[in-house]
Amino acid sequence: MTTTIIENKNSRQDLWNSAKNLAFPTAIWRLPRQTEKHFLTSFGEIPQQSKIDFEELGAGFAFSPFVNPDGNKTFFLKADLHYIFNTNGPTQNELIKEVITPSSLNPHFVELMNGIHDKPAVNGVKNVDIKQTSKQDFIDLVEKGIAEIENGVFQKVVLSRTKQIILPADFDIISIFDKLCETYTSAFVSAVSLPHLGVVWIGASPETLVSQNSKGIFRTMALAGTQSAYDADGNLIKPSEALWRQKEIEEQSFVTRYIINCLKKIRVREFEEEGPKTVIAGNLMHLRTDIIIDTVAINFPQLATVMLDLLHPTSAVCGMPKIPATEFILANEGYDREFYSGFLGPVNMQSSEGQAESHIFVNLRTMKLQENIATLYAGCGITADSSPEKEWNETEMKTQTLGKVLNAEF
Ligand SMILES: C=C(O[C@@H]1C=C(C(=O)O)C=C[C@H]1O)C(=O)O
Repeated sequence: MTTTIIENKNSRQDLWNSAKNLAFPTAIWRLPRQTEKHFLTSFGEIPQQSKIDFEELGAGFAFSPFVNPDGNKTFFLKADLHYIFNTNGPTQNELIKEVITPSSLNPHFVELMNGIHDKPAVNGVKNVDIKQTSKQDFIDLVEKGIAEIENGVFQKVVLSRTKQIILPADFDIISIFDKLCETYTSAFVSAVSLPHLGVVWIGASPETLVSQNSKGIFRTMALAGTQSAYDADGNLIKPSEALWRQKEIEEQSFVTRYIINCLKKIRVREFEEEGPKTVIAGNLMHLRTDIIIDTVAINFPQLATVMLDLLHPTSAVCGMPKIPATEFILANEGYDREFYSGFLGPVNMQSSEGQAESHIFVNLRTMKLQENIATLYAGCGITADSSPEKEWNETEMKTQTLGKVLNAEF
């Protein structure tokens, strides 16, 4: 590995605080099954908004809301500074690579480094109203969704809800991020700070939307169907022994079919399909089919760009067909999903081994932090066979993925 350990550097905490005080958009992340933790900051207060074109854009971090029909509402946090840490070493902040370090004359870099020992700006604790979806409202929403399926408006719709908690005064993003990394080794763990909106989004997503490695291997997945990963006695169920009902099998096959239809639109026939298999995501299990394509072999270097455009939002977070499902969500959920069920991830970013890769995930098992309130989001796929009470329980389990790490009363 071409890693260099750089001694006596500033901690991730210091960098995060300094960037926050300067209102620089910032992202930290850890890819599934990896140990490297990335830190990126973008100088200037408002990140650019543009369509994600993997071939045209340089290195950065993409962050898209759920509603983004033409793709140009995606924030792109340009990597003005990119450091890689490996926190498995003796100290918590082992910097292993400065991938992009601005010139020491760059005034923003000077500001960032000068602010490194400043305390984080404290948001005054405000009296905020808790606004979250009640159980009855969610049950009514699911019943309405099922009625529309029976009316033939759509076959599947993904309906979601929010849950809010008040954060403790000593709430610390880097510690929660590290805890999520430890607890969910196979998730994409990230925290994104958008100071111009006054928010930080933090989460542990189980779902790849598109990824492309340095050898041109493209991947996406159909992830759906949910059950607890634990049996009634609290023992972890072996994925190979999981039993699935027809409802979940059908719900997941809608997503696979949707992806394959997108590939058909662009006449890509050479793909590998693996699954569906049972995968563990934190406290839950899902059904997952992987789709893998060698873009070099089929001479389609722009596949990830084209597929990102076609896929989002997939029927794992929206529904089938897409347009009536989206209309139903927007008209009935009763709140703005904002970045929940949008997408996020590093674009053309190097690993410590020096290869540029892009990994975009669906923004799930996520929460928005604003002032001293955390808003958690969870949704579930509704089909003709859904039971509203079971769907409510499923969203409760999904919010526990983050809730467990927050030590909140759930
Ligand atoms: C919508 C969410 O998750 C999605 C919906 C699933 C389902 O309906 O079973 C499972 C995994 C995800 O694709 C969520 O976590 O909020």
